[in-house]
Amino acid sequence: MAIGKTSTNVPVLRWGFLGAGNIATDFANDLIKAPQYHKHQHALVAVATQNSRERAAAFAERYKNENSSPKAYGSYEELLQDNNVDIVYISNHHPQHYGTVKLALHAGKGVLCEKPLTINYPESLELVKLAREKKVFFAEGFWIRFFPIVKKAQQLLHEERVCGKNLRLFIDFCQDSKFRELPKDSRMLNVSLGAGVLLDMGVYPLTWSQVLLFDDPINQKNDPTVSSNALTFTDHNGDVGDYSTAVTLVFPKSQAIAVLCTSMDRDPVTQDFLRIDGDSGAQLIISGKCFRPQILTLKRPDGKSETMDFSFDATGFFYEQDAVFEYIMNDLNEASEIPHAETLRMMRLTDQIRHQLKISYPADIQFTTN
Ligand SMILES: NC(=O)C1=CN([C@@H]2O[C@H](COP(=O)(O)OP(=O)(O)OC[C@H]3O[C@@H](n4cnc5c(N)ncnc54)[C@H](OP(=O)(O)O)[C@@H]3O)[C@@H](O)[C@H]2O)C=CC1
Ligand SMILES: O=C1OC[C@@H](O)[C@H](O)[C@H]1O
Repeated sequence: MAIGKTSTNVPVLRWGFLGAGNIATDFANDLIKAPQYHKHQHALVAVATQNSRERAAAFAERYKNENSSPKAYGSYEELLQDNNVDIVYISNHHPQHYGTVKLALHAGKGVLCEKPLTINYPESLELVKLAREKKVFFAEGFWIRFFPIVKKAQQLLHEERVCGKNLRLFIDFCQDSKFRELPKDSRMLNVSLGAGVLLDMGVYPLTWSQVLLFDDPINQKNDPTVSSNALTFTDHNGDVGDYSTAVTLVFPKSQAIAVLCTSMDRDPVTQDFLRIDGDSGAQLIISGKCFRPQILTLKRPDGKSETMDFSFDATGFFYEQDAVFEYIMNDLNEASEIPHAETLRMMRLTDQIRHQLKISYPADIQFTTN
C-alpha cells in the first residue's frame, strides 16, 4: 500500500473519509487538530458523503489549513477513485458498514471501519476474506484496544498477577442517550439504522472482557459460555431493539467470570465503570468512560492503593491513527491490537448474544435466507 510524502519528504498518511457525521468530526479533530499527541504525520485529503457534495465541502472546510485542503465529494464512489487517498475511514451507520467497506476494498483502498464492523458475523467474514484477497490494510476501528491503559491492565493482571487467579470482572457502562425522545430516524432509535445497545455500546464491556479475561494466558484462548438478557423497546416500524442488556461470561479453563451491564437510558453515578478482583485480595478499578478510560487504580490487600493516570484531553483516536500509520508504513495488513480473527470472534459472540435476546436486524435476514 502507498503512503504519501510531505514537501520535505516526510512520510504522511493520507486519509479519505466515507461519512461526515458526528464521530467523523471527533476522528478528524484528533487527526488534524491534536498534533501534540501524534508521533506521525497525517493528512485529511478527501471527504465524501453518500449524497451531498455540499455537506462534504462544509465538513472539509473545517479542516482546511496551510498543510491540509481536503477535497469534497458527493459520493463514496468518486472519492474511491482519488489516487491521493492511502486509506479510508468509514463512519456511517452500522448496517451500512458492510456495503461501504466492500466498495472501498474493491477499489483497492485500505480500510479502517468504525465499530461494530458489521451487524453480524457472516457480513464480517465476507469482508475479511475480500480484504485478504485484495492484500490491503483492513481493521475494525475498535479504538480502546490501542490505549496504553489497556496494555497496562493486561500487564498487571496477566504478567504480575496482582489480582491472582479466579478473576471476577464487573462492568457497568451506562449513558443516557435519551433515545425515546430522539427523531424516529435517529440511529439510536431506528432499528433499521442499527439501533440497539449491545452493538452500539455493549461491544465495549465485551471487549474489556476479552482483553482482560479471554486473553489471560491461563485461559488458553478458550471461548466462554454466555448468558444474556435485555430490556427492549419497539421502534416506529415495529422492530425491537435492546436498551439495557446484561451479559455473563464464564471462562471454565481459567475459572474466571464476567458480569457486564450496558444501558442507554441513564447516566452513571460513578466514574468507576470497571472493577476486577481475584484470589489475591487485590482489586483493579478503571475510571472514566468505558469507551474512554483514563485512570487505573490498584487497591492492594494491605489497603494501600496506587493510581496510574492515563488521561488526555483529545478524544483518544490518535493512538489508533498512529498505529494504522505504522502498519501501512511497514506494509502490514492487520493490526495486532485487533486482528481479523478477533473481530470475527467478537461478531460471533454478539450474534450468539442477539440469538439469546431474540434481537435481529434486516441484515440478518439477508444472510439467513441466502
Ligand atoms: N468510536 C466511537 O467512539 C464511536 C463510534 N461510533 C460509530 O460510528 C458510526 C456512526 O455513528 P455517528 O457518527 O454517531 O452517526 P451519525 O448519526 O453522525 O451518522 C453518521 C453518518 O451516517 C450516515 N447517515 C446518517 N443518517 C442516515 C440515515 N438516516 N440514512 C442513511 N445514512 C445516514 C451519514 O453518512 P454520510 O455523511 O456519508 O452521508 C452520516 O454522516 C456508528 O457505526 C457508531 O457505532 C459512534 C460514536 C462513537
Ligand atoms: O462507540 C460509541 O461510544 C460512545 C457512545 O456514546 C456511542 O453511542 C457509541 O457508538
